[in-house]
Amino acid sequence: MLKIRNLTKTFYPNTPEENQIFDHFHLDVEANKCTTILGPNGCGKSTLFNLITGAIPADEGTFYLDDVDMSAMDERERANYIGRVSQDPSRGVSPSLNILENMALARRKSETFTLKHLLKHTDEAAVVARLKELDLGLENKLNTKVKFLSGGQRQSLSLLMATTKRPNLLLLDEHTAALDPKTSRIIMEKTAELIEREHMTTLMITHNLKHAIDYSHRIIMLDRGRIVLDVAANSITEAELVQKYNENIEKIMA
Ligand SMILES: Nc1ncnc2c1ncn2[C@@H]1O[C@H](COP(=O)(O)OP(=O)(O)OP(=O)(O)O)[C@@H](O)[C@H]1O
Repeated sequence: MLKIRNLTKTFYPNTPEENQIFDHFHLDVEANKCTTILGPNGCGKSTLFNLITGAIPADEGTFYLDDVDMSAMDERERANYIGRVSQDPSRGVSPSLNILENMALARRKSETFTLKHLLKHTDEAAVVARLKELDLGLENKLNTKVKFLSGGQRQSLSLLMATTKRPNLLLLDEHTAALDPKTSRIIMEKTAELIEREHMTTLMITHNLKHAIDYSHRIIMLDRGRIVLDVAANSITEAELVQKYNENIEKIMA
C-alpha cells in the first residue's frame, strides 16, 4: 500500500510565476490493485509521479510504501521499490543497446557493474522466457538494438523491464498514449495480466476513460492538486465518467 500524507509542492515559490500544485495532499493507494488517475492537462498528475519517485523534491510530506518510509530516500534508492513506464517509448529503455543488454540492466537495476559483467551473470533462458510472455517474437531478436523496435515493442519491453524485479509500486504514466488503438489495447491487456499475476500495487495515469474503467479497480480525478472524484471503477459507466470529466473541465475553464 502507498500512503501519501501532507504532500505540498510549489514551483517557483515567492516569484510572479509561483505555481502551487499540491497543498497538504493525502492519498492511500490500495495494495495489489490498479488505481487510475484522471485529470485535465496540467492538473499535476505527472508531478505527483515525479514526487513519488523523488525525481523532484517535495516541499513537505511523507511517502510510505508497504510501511517503508521513503520520504528521506533519494531517487536512486526509491528506484529499488518503484517501477515506472512513461508515455515516451524511448524512455525506460536504452535505445542504443540491444534487447538482451536492456533486460540485463533491468535485472540488476541498482547495482553498479559494467554491462559486460551484467551480461555474464544474466540468465539468458530466463530473459527469453519473460520475453515469450509478450508474444511479440522479441525472444528471437535478443541482439537487435532497441531503437529498431516499433513503439509498441519498446513499450512492451519497457513494461517488462519496469517489472522484472517485482516493484512494490508500479507507476504507469500514459504508457499507451503514443500507440495506435490496437497496440494500445494489446499493451493494456498485457499490463493488466502482469498486475493481476504479480499482485502489483499500481497507479496509472491515462486520458483513456475506457481503459480506466476496464482495467482499474478505482478511479480518481484530480483538479489542481485536489481529488474531485474517487469511485470504484465498476460503479461508473463510461458515459457517466465522460460527464464528470467534462463538468470538471468546464469548471476549470470557467
Ligand atoms: N519541473 C517543473 N518545474 C516547473 N513547473 C513544473 C515542473 N513540472 C511540472 N510543472 C508545472 O506543474 C503543472 C502540472 O504539470 P504536470 O506535468 O504534473 O501536469 P499533468 O496533469 O501531468 O498534465 P498532462 O496531462 O498534460 O501530462 C504545470 O503547470 C506544469 O507547468
